Amino acid sequence: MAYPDTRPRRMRRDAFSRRLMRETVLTADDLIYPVFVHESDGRAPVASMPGVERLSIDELLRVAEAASELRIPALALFPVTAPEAKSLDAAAAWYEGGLAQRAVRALKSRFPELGVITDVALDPYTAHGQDGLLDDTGYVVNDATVDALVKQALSHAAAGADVVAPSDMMDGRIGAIRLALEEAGFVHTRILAYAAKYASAFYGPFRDAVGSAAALGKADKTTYQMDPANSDEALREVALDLDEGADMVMVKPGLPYLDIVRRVKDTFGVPTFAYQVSGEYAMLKAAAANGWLDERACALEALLAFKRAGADGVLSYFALDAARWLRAS
Ligand SMILES: NCc1[nH]cc(CCC(=O)O)c1CC(=O)O
Ligand SMILES: [Mg+2]
Repeated sequence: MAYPDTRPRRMRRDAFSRRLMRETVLTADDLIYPVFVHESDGRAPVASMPGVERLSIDELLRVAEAASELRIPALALFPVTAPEAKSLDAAAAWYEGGLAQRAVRALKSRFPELGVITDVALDPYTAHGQDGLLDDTGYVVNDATVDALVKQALSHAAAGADVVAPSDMMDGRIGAIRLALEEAGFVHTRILAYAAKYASAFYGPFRDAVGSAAALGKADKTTYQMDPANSDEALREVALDLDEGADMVMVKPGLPYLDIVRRVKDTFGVPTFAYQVSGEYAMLKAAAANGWLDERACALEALLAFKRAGADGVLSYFALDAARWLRAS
């Protein structure tokens, strides 16, 4: 009879030794909860994201209270713009009395300790659903878009946002935003750069939630978001954003891109985040609704995998549930 030379199963035999050698821990500290805010009263469900609702500012405050109570460090705000407020120049993006700006003020006055992260990108505000301004050929122009993003980021900082998170993938916007923040005296405003954001089909349900899918139609974002085939390019993008003044970087989407998270963390060793995007959430929810997957076990496993891959935190629509599940376990 031949025996194994080594027996790795020995350490897996009992719960105590499994616990002792566990390398990665997921806690509520690792979670950022993305929330959709609308101008209407009350809550409205998002059909392709079961369990996710668009919230009025009053309802947002209720959710913020629950998140604080669960010790979730921060919310990421995504406003839903009414079609009539959208325009070619996206001017509603930096309006002082805009929905995002009002939501930030309401959150910071009620829950000063809860981090508030704002989305800096024009897609909720453009009539065509692109993240930038178009020239007459329909190309998303870079530098004029950056000028608009700077105004938007300043309006968020003025409203009290703790973190501005440019998700647009224009070149040079981190440097321009950092300079403008410094010049305006917002020296504490952190920048979370969506540094390696891919042109992904997994954003579909999000575009339904914010209403940019209809505006976008058949168009895509491949002239600014990255090709899912690329990995070295992600490192170049992250290097640029760090050089321009980002405090934190993000990889997006999440689970199909954990190789990128690992390379970014190993290469730069900076605060690195990943976004478990709407399509990843929808897949798990749909399978669970069919009784094909155990929602809680699979969601917690996926979130743990982000941490194992090197992420310091995860933006997840499961954040509230996950924090509750972690508390109960
Ligand atoms: N600036 C747009 C933006 N910000 C966050 C998401 C997607 C998030 C998700 O799918 O959960 C998108 C979609 C897009 O790029 O079209
Ligand atoms: Mg870039």
